Amino acid sequence: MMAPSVGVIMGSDSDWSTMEAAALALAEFEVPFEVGVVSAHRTVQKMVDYATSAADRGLKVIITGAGGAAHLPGMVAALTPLPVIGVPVPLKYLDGMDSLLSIVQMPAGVPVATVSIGGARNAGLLAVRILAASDPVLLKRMQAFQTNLEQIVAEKDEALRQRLLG
Ligand SMILES: Nc1c(C(=O)O)ncn1[C@@H]1O[C@H](COP(=O)(O)O)[C@@H](O)[C@H]1O
Repeated sequence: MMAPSVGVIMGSDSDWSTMEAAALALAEFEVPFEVGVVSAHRTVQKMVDYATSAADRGLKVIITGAGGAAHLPGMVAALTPLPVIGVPVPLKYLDGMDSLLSIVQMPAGVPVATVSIGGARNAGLLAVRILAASDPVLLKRMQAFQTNLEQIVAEKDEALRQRLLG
Protein backbone atom coordinates (compact mmCIF):
# COMPACT_ATOMS: atom_id res chain seq x y z
CA MET A 1 0.00 0.00 0.00
CA MET A 2 1.23 3.49 -0.84
CA ALA A 3 2.11 5.82 2.02
CA PRO A 4 -0.72 8.28 2.67
CA SER A 5 -0.26 11.77 1.26
CA VAL A 6 -3.40 13.21 2.88
CA GLY A 7 -4.37 12.99 6.53
CA VAL A 8 -8.10 13.20 7.26
CA ILE A 9 -8.63 13.84 10.95
CA MET A 10 -11.68 14.79 12.98
CA GLY A 11 -12.47 15.76 16.54
CA SER A 12 -14.72 12.77 17.15
CA ASP A 13 -15.97 9.65 15.42
CA SER A 14 -19.37 11.38 15.41
CA ASP A 15 -17.96 13.66 12.65
CA TRP A 16 -17.49 10.72 10.27
CA SER A 17 -20.91 10.98 8.61
CA THR A 18 -19.86 14.48 7.49
CA MET A 19 -16.18 13.74 6.87
CA GLU A 20 -16.68 10.55 4.86
CA ALA A 21 -17.27 12.67 1.74
CA ALA A 22 -13.66 13.92 1.93
CA ALA A 23 -12.37 10.35 2.05
CA LEU A 24 -14.62 9.35 -0.86
CA ALA A 25 -13.32 12.23 -3.01
CA LEU A 26 -9.73 11.22 -2.29
CA ALA A 27 -10.51 7.59 -3.11
CA GLU A 28 -12.17 8.69 -6.37
CA PHE A 29 -8.84 10.23 -7.41
CA GLU A 30 -6.83 7.31 -6.08
CA VAL A 31 -5.03 9.55 -3.60
CA PRO A 32 -3.70 7.52 -0.65
CA PHE A 33 -4.98 8.86 2.66
CA GLU A 34 -5.28 8.00 6.33
CA VAL A 35 -8.22 8.65 8.66
CA GLY A 36 -8.18 9.24 12.40
CA VAL A 37 -9.80 10.84 15.42
CA VAL A 38 -7.64 13.57 16.94
CA SER A 39 -8.95 16.25 19.29
CA ALA A 40 -7.21 19.46 20.32
CA HIS A 41 -9.40 19.52 23.41
CA ARG A 42 -9.59 15.89 24.46
CA THR A 43 -6.28 14.49 23.21
CA VAL A 44 -3.91 17.44 23.40
CA GLN A 45 -0.65 15.50 23.19
CA LYS A 46 -1.93 13.26 20.39
CA MET A 47 -2.85 16.38 18.41
CA VAL A 48 0.61 17.89 18.97
CA ASP A 49 2.33 14.62 17.98
CA TYR A 50 0.14 14.17 14.90
CA ALA A 51 0.66 17.70 13.61
CA THR A 52 4.37 17.94 14.34
CA SER A 53 5.18 14.58 12.73
CA ALA A 54 2.85 14.87 9.72
CA ALA A 55 5.35 16.36 7.25
CA ASP A 56 8.13 13.94 8.26
CA ARG A 57 5.72 11.04 7.82
CA GLY A 58 5.18 12.09 4.21
CA LEU A 59 1.78 13.73 4.43
CA LYS A 60 1.33 16.67 2.02
CA VAL A 61 -2.07 18.01 3.09
CA ILE A 62 -4.15 17.68 6.25
CA ILE A 63 -7.95 17.83 6.19
CA THR A 64 -9.39 18.57 9.62
CA GLY A 65 -13.05 18.36 10.54
CA ALA A 66 -14.50 19.54 13.81
CA GLY A 67 -17.81 20.72 15.23
CA GLY A 68 -18.84 23.26 17.86
CA ALA A 69 -15.83 24.97 19.45
CA ALA A 70 -13.75 23.71 16.54
CA HIS A 71 -10.17 24.47 17.55
CA LEU A 72 -8.58 21.43 15.93
CA PRO A 73 -7.95 22.92 12.44
CA GLY A 74 -6.30 26.09 13.76
CA MET A 75 -4.15 24.28 16.29
CA VAL A 76 -2.98 21.75 13.70
CA ALA A 77 -2.17 24.60 11.31
CA ALA A 78 -0.13 26.25 14.07
CA LEU A 79 1.95 23.10 14.51
CA THR A 80 2.64 22.01 10.91
CA PRO A 81 4.08 23.70 7.82
CA LEU A 82 1.68 21.68 5.62
CA PRO A 83 -1.48 23.15 4.07
CA VAL A 84 -4.46 22.59 6.37
CA ILE A 85 -8.06 22.46 5.17
CA GLY A 86 -10.82 22.99 7.74
CA VAL A 87 -14.29 21.48 7.53
CA PRO A 88 -16.92 23.03 9.84
CA VAL A 89 -19.04 20.10 11.00
CA PRO A 90 -22.68 21.02 11.75
CA LEU A 91 -23.96 19.83 15.12
CA LYS A 92 -27.43 19.73 16.68
CA TYR A 93 -27.36 23.32 17.88
CA LEU A 94 -26.39 26.46 15.89
CA ASP A 95 -26.37 24.60 12.55
CA GLY A 96 -22.60 24.65 12.13
CA MET A 97 -22.30 28.44 12.40
CA ASP A 98 -20.31 27.90 15.61
CA SER A 99 -17.96 25.48 13.84
CA LEU A 100 -17.58 27.80 10.85
CA LEU A 101 -16.75 30.86 12.93
CA SER A 102 -14.34 28.86 15.10
CA ILE A 103 -12.38 27.79 12.03
CA VAL A 104 -12.58 30.60 9.50
CA GLN A 105 -11.24 33.69 11.27
CA MET A 106 -7.62 32.67 11.71
CA PRO A 107 -5.04 35.31 12.58
CA ALA A 108 -2.62 36.29 9.80
CA GLY A 109 0.34 33.93 9.71
CA VAL A 110 -1.62 30.74 10.42
CA PRO A 111 -3.83 29.92 7.41
CA VAL A 112 -6.62 27.36 7.41
CA ALA A 113 -8.40 26.89 4.08
CA THR A 114 -11.98 26.74 5.35
CA VAL A 115 -14.63 25.09 3.21
CA SER A 116 -18.38 25.49 3.63
CA ILE A 117 -20.33 24.02 6.56
CA GLY A 118 -20.40 20.28 5.92
CA GLY A 119 -18.28 20.82 2.78
CA ALA A 120 -16.11 17.74 3.19
CA ARG A 121 -16.33 16.76 -0.47
CA ASN A 122 -14.82 20.07 -1.50
CA ALA A 123 -12.14 19.63 1.16
CA GLY A 124 -11.19 16.34 -0.51
CA LEU A 125 -11.24 17.92 -3.96
CA LEU A 126 -9.16 20.87 -2.77
CA ALA A 127 -6.58 18.47 -1.35
CA VAL A 128 -6.47 16.73 -4.73
CA ARG A 129 -5.91 20.08 -6.46
CA ILE A 130 -3.08 20.98 -4.08
CA LEU A 131 -1.38 17.66 -4.84
CA ALA A 132 -2.18 17.98 -8.56
CA ALA A 133 -0.25 21.25 -8.82
CA SER A 134 2.96 19.19 -8.71
CA ASP A 135 1.61 15.91 -10.11
CA PRO A 136 0.82 15.90 -13.87
CA VAL A 137 -1.14 12.60 -13.68
CA LEU A 138 -3.40 13.96 -10.96
CA LEU A 139 -3.75 17.25 -12.84
CA LYS A 140 -5.06 15.38 -15.89
CA ARG A 141 -7.50 13.48 -13.68
CA MET A 142 -8.77 16.75 -12.22
CA GLN A 143 -9.21 18.22 -15.70
CA ALA A 144 -11.19 15.16 -16.77
CA PHE A 145 -13.32 15.48 -13.62
CA GLN A 146 -14.06 19.12 -14.46
CA THR A 147 -15.00 18.25 -18.04
CA ASN A 148 -17.33 15.59 -16.69
CA LEU A 149 -18.97 18.15 -14.37
CA GLU A 150 -19.70 20.32 -17.40
CA GLN A 151 -21.29 17.37 -19.16
CA ILE A 152 -23.47 16.59 -16.17
CA VAL A 153 -24.73 20.18 -16.07
CA ALA A 154 -25.40 20.10 -19.82
CA GLU A 155 -27.48 16.95 -19.33
CA LYS A 156 -29.42 18.58 -16.49
CA ASP A 157 -30.04 21.61 -18.66
CA GLU A 158 -31.38 19.42 -21.43
CA ALA A 159 -33.52 17.34 -19.05
CA LEU A 160 -35.07 20.47 -17.51
CA ARG A 161 -35.91 21.91 -20.93
CA GLN A 162 -37.50 18.63 -22.00
CA ARG A 163 -39.57 18.53 -18.82
CA LEU A 164 -40.78 22.12 -19.21
CA LEU A 165 -41.58 21.75 -22.89
CA GLY A 166 -43.52 18.60 -22.03
N1 LIG B 1 -14.29 20.57 17.99
C1 LIG B 1 -13.86 19.47 18.59
C2 LIG B 1 -12.55 19.20 19.03
C3 LIG B 1 -11.40 20.10 18.81
O1 LIG B 1 -11.54 21.13 18.13
O2 LIG B 1 -10.32 19.76 19.31
N2 LIG B 1 -12.53 18.00 19.60
C4 LIG B 1 -13.77 17.49 19.53
N3 LIG B 1 -14.57 18.39 18.92
C5 LIG B 1 -15.96 18.22 18.48
O3 LIG B 1 -16.89 17.89 19.45
C6 LIG B 1 -18.04 17.43 18.74
C7 LIG B 1 -18.83 16.47 19.59
O4 LIG B 1 -18.07 15.31 19.85
P1 LIG B 1 -18.74 14.01 20.53
O5 LIG B 1 -19.76 13.51 19.53
O6 LIG B 1 -17.61 13.04 20.72
O7 LIG B 1 -19.36 14.47 21.81
C8 LIG B 1 -17.53 16.82 17.44
O8 LIG B 1 -18.13 17.51 16.34
C9 LIG B 1 -16.04 17.07 17.51
O9 LIG B 1 -15.47 17.46 16.27
